[in-house]
Amino acid sequence: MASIPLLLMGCGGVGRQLLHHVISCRPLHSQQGVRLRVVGVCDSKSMVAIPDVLTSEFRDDFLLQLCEIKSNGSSFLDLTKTGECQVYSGEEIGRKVIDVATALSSSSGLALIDCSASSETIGLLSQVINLDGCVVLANKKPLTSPLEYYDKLVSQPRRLRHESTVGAGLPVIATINRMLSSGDPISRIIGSLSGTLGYVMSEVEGGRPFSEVVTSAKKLGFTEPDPRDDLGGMDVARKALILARLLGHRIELDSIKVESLYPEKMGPANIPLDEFLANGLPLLDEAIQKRIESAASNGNVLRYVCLIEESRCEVGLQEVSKDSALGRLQGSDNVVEIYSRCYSKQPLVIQGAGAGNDTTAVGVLADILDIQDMFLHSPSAA
Ligand SMILES: NC(=O)C1=CN([C@@H]2O[C@H](COP(=O)(O)OP(=O)(O)OC[C@H]3O[C@@H](n4cnc5c(N)ncnc54)[C@H](OP(=O)(O)O)[C@@H]3O)[C@@H](O)[C@H]2O)C=CC1
Ligand SMILES: N[C@@H](CC=O)C(=O)O
Repeated sequence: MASIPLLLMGCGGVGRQLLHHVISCRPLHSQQGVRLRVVGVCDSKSMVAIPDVLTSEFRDDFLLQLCEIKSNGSSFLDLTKTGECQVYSGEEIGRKVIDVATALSSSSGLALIDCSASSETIGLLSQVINLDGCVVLANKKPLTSPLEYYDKLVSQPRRLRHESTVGAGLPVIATINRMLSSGDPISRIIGSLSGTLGYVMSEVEGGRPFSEVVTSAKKLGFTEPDPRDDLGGMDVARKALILARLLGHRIELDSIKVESLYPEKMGPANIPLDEFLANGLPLLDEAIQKRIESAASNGNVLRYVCLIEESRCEVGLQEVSKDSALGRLQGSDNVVEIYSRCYSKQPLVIQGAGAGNDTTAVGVLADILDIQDMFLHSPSAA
């Protein structure tokens, strides 16, 4: 029996869906000889942890209560200190995560699950790996930090999984790792890697205004917490960087050519998110509509394309034929075409839903199960 102590960072759309999956898969996991023990959950301001991380875990009804608190827009700080949990805030959070990882390092080790969208978690993630723990990421930012930090994070590959950082639940990272480790060098990756932008392009083609579609994409859980990350191309650029680095390209985020769908004056440094959504987005409707109509007049469609090839790594809008793999995409689907020695004329193609809380959380859960061998010798697993 493998018993995996989980500490979840980020209890938003993906994090909550993950907790629901962990609970609903209990019978299945028990048949598979795995027990997922949630010992802590944190959001941006607070953390709840079980008093004795070595032997106990949160009850499922308490986990559901945590999900409800976050769905209602409240904070864990509102929880009174009960015997069930300890509540931490501010700088105490980082210290507590390390305390938990240290306490578990002499037994099973901790699995730290990053479902935040923060660039500030990288230090904790690396420390947990150094304490013989494992890390599972939906968050792309740690892997797109400067190479100096990235190298530390990926230094023990068996302790790191991040399938959901590219293509949500699609097996993109696993496929690339299998190809590379079996000596099939990859020469080119081209694809549509944004569920949000795929959905936006196909819905605007169908006649809906851009601003309305972006608002729907946010409600459907496709966008980043700030949809400007998607519309500005940075979310796709992060995915491109994660893939390029897997291929061995020693590049930084700012070396990727990125096309933004909104002007700098509407950026996070200049206007708050609420104002962008209410007043900025509608100002973009006409320009996007015109570009889509212009592509249609050539018999084409617009897709936000990611290309990685030799020293090239770029992301931006392209007119593509309606009949191509990219042009046929609908809704939030992603498609990734991988060219290698074995797939030189016809690429290996991976396609399917590329965004959404459910598919992303399933990808994270699959990663957690994939590291179960690291937890087999847990004394508490007897
Ligand atoms: N949605 C999707 O389709 C996909 C998402 N992802 C990635 O999954 C991650 C989560 O996305 P999503 O759930 O939609 O985002 P949400 O905005 O819904 O949730 C983010 C959560 O992270 C918390 N958080 C923020 N900063 C920190 C921090 N420093 N430490 C701990 N928690 C923190 C937030 O806290 P608070 O509640 O206090 O704000 C919130 O609970 C993102 O990185 C995203 O890129 C990856 C693939 C697909
Ligand atoms: N915001 C992202 C979510 C997955 O990474 C997207 O739209 O693809």
